[in-house]
Amino acid sequence: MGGLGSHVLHGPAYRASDWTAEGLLERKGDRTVSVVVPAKNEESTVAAVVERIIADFVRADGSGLVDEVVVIDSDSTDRTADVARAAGAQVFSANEIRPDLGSVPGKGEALWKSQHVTSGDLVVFVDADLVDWGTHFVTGLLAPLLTDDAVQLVKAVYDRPMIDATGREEETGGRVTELVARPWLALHRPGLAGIVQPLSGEWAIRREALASYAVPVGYGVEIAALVDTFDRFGADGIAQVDLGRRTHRHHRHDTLGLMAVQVLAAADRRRGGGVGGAGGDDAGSTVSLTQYARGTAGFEPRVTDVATGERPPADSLRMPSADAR
Ligand SMILES: O=c1ccn([C@@H]2O[C@H](COP(=O)(O)OP(=O)(O)O)[C@@H](O)[C@H]2O)c(=O)[nH]1
Ligand SMILES: O=C(O)[C@@H](COP(=O)(O)O)O[C@H]1O[C@H](CO)[C@@H](O)[C@H](O)[C@H]1O
Repeated sequence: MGGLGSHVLHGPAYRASDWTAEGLLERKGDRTVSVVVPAKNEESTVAAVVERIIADFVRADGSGLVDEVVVIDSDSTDRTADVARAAGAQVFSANEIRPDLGSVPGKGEALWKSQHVTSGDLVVFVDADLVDWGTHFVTGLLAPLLTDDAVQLVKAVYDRPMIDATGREEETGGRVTELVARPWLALHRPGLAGIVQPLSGEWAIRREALASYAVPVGYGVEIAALVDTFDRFGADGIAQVDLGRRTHRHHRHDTLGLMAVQVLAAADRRRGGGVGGAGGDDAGSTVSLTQYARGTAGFEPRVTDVATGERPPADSLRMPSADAR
């Protein structure tokens, strides 16, 4: 089965049930696999994510499907790091990785820095706030990369219902997907109309491809990787796998406004093509977003400086003489 090119309008070309871990192990050969879990204040869910993946796929003698599970902690103020470490993950604080390059807040910063403390030829990203999910997410995401050399990036596809405070399923999730990412793709990359979940936080990629991309420091990391892969490798470089259903912790709408700025900023840098965004390291760039809430004196502005910068391709950086860890 091919990547998106052979299934542009038919959604995911792969299903999680297509391959078992044992079957993929036979295809793995000498390739290595890193699972990276970005986490910010996820003490209530990160342990289950880490423990289940380690239990199913990591073996002490290194013969398992997954070679390392790494949590990148983004300045959590709860016990995320301790809980993740107790669950068996290697845990790194994002701001302690490559301190020579400084540190900025953001999910993309965490994923970019993970490249400096992991070694897998294939990298699987899994959010730390997952609630309804399964370890078939890992096998499903790895299968296209282990069985089709043309595939560079694998995107998860799933039902993603919004669960309200009472546990009732409301409308489907993916609010920034539906209101920002999909419209932008329709306008500027119609060839990606077949991507069902362009912003899915569960994805897998060949290290070599990721290391060649500039990486937005915030929530633009997913749209950037998708567009950069499409621009460089075409539709056949992208595969989608149906993982069934996923629920996670949801942000309030106003917080998603910040995410929307970051998704748009990353996409707009790529509007005219040119893989890897603008290049260079402007990680500290920000844009002011003004939102409003009614106060005692009427509607009061609330201004947030949103990080819209990008890190340069990891393979463009000289490693310091000392260990980067
Ligand atoms: O600065 C950040 C922001 C988010 N995250 C993690 O990235 C994943 C996705 O973020 P979030 O849940 O906020 O996004 P959503 O899935 O709600 O769009 C989660 O595991 C977060 O803990 C992170 O590591 N650093
Ligand atoms: O898809 C989306 O619209 C956002 C928000 O999802 P919800 O509206 O909270 O279900 O969530 C995704 O987008 C982020 C930006 O790419 C990713 O980092 C998240 O992992 C992903 O869940």
